[in-house]
Amino acid sequence: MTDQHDVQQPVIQMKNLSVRFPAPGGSITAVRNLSYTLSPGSISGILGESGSGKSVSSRSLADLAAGGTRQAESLRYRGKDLMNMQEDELGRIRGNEIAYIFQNPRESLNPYTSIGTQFRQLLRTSSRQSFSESFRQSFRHSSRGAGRAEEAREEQIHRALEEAGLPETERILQMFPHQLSGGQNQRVNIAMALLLRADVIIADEPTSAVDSHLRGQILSLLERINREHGTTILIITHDFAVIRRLCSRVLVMYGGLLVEDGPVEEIMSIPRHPYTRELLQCSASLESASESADGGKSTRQAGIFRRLRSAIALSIPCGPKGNRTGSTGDIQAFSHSNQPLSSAGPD
Ligand SMILES: Nc1ncnc2c1ncn2[C@@H]1O[C@H](COP(=O)(O)OP(=O)(O)OP(=O)(O)O)[C@@H](O)[C@H]1O
Repeated sequence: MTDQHDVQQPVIQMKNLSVRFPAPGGSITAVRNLSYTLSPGSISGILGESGSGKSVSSRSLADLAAGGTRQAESLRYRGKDLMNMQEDELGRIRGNEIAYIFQNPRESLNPYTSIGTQFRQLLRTSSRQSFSESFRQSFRHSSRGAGRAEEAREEQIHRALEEAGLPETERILQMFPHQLSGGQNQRVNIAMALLLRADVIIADEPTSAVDSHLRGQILSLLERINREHGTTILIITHDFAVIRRLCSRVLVMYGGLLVEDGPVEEIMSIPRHPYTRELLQCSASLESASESADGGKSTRQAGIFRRLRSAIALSIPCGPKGNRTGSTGDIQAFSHSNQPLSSAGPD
């Protein structure tokens, strides 16, 4: 957690990350020259349409983009080089210090094991000096130490579930992932991040599998975790409303490129990239449109993104590279922090 770390040092530093996947006749570049930093205790968002590279770029932090090859000038977690790290050390960081909450929450849970067993395994395999370890140490020298440490671990699990909004802890622990709703599974994932006291939570579309009521609750929960534990949070979404509700900073991606980066308020009031402008206008019209309970919103959103693509194809300024804040291929990129978004052109 942040109290054990250098509070001045960025939590994540990414410089010119590119990710490629093999494709017939060569490869495709899913993420190109992406650069950003996350400061401790911040909530940032990556916004962009489906396929823009949001998930691949954030999974690549812990080398989780299966089948992809990552390249970066620099990729660091609290100063540690994530590009050249041994797999066992990366494995310790992944899921412990950097916790992922996936779009499909069942993706990260074992379908064949009860939730309780998964929590207990998580605590056993966690090598962090987390509060579970502190409990273990406090009971180490007592004759009834082992039993009491066990009790303490169980108590932590129950507390994490309660904190994540699942008060029926006994029942939840006996169930299997398929017996829980999407929202409950999402909360189980959040409880796991809480249990390990993750330093960074990367929440990939954390609300896409839940209804609008639960959506608000999950966003509030993430907000509370950030406030109470100082956890750095990166939210990945295609929904500007989520960004506006939670984040202080937003990175806008389009076609694997970062096109705009800055404080949410500033980007909302002075969007500089045509894609961001269109995105904001569409988001406003989406919100004003009535929403049917069955997810008509996503159909409208898909239509909006189609219109966006046509609008962008017509309106993207393609000036000489020297005039750009950061070169992102033929797309001009804008940083609201006067820092270059990326330093290299297309490959
Ligand atoms: N394993 C893979 N093999 C080949 N291409 C992949 C693979 N995983 C992702 N991609 C490609 O990388 C690109 C970026 O995908 P990514 O999942 O990051 O998009 P996204 O912005 O997160 O979209 P969504 O909101 O739909 O999750 C897409 O074109 C996708 O097809």
